[in-house]
Amino acid sequence: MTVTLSVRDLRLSLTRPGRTFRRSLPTNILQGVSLEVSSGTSLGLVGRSGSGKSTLLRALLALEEPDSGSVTLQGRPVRPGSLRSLRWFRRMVQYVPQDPASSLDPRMTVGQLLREPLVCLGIDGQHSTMIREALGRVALSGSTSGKRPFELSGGQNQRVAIARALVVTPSLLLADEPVSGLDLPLRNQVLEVLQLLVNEQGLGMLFVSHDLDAVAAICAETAVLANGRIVEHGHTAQILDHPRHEATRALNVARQARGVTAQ
Ligand SMILES: Nc1ncnc2c1ncn2[C@@H]1O[C@H](COP(=O)(O)OP(=O)(O)OP(=O)(O)O)[C@@H](O)[C@H]1O
Repeated sequence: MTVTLSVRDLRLSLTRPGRTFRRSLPTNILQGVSLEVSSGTSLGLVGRSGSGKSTLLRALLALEEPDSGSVTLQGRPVRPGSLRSLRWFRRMVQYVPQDPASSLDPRMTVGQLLREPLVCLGIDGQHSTMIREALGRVALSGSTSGKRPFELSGGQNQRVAIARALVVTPSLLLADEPVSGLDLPLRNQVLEVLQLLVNEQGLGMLFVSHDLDAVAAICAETAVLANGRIVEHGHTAQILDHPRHEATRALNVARQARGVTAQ
């Protein structure tokens, strides 16, 4: 079954807490965003710092209430609410954070870290088997279960963070800059794992990044976000080779400065 997360004309404003007694006015952060991510496909979402990527992710994860527009999964509305009311959604859509160092509790073993979402989401079954399988999907051995994050490399910890998302067997992953803190060999290892998950294991992925090279490695399609709007959306190769919007060209300049040509 194909699982689809749809965003339609999403508008969201935020009010920064003011430093004075005067009330701050809300700022429009997302200004009519529409996109779709389905299982078995990967969509890159790129944009400069401040373009609204994290805010959009928070809205997709039902952590922010939009002013208008909709987020639906399989046609069912996704709205902020209690963990209980969102269980159905969290089982199907999981999040991979940018920085495993801050998302993985250093006091817990990898096994405990992976068991936690199974317990929180009330998933029955043989948890040890599920944990071993999830670690296998990111090319980590079962013995990793007994280790704590500080005993692992940055790349291994990022794979643990991905396994933690996978252990509940979701259909879609929302990944926020999942390789940005890694050096080149570790970055390539993690990108390879993500590529396999989409191409061979049928997962859907929204891959958020400001790094067009990382997006090109994973995503067939890319959307460019600028000032809270999708300003360009199409095949990744087309966007890399023939950027139409100034924001895309600016991202491409940084990429070309590294001497990389589009595939
Ligand atoms: N709580 C808030 N109140 C008001 N404005 C906010 C708030 N959080 C973020 N913003 C503003 O919203 C805009 C989008 O921020 P957001 O973090 O979503 O961008 P981003 O593309 O994820 O940036 P980065 O790549 O640096 O993480 C920015 O101008 C930011 O200053």
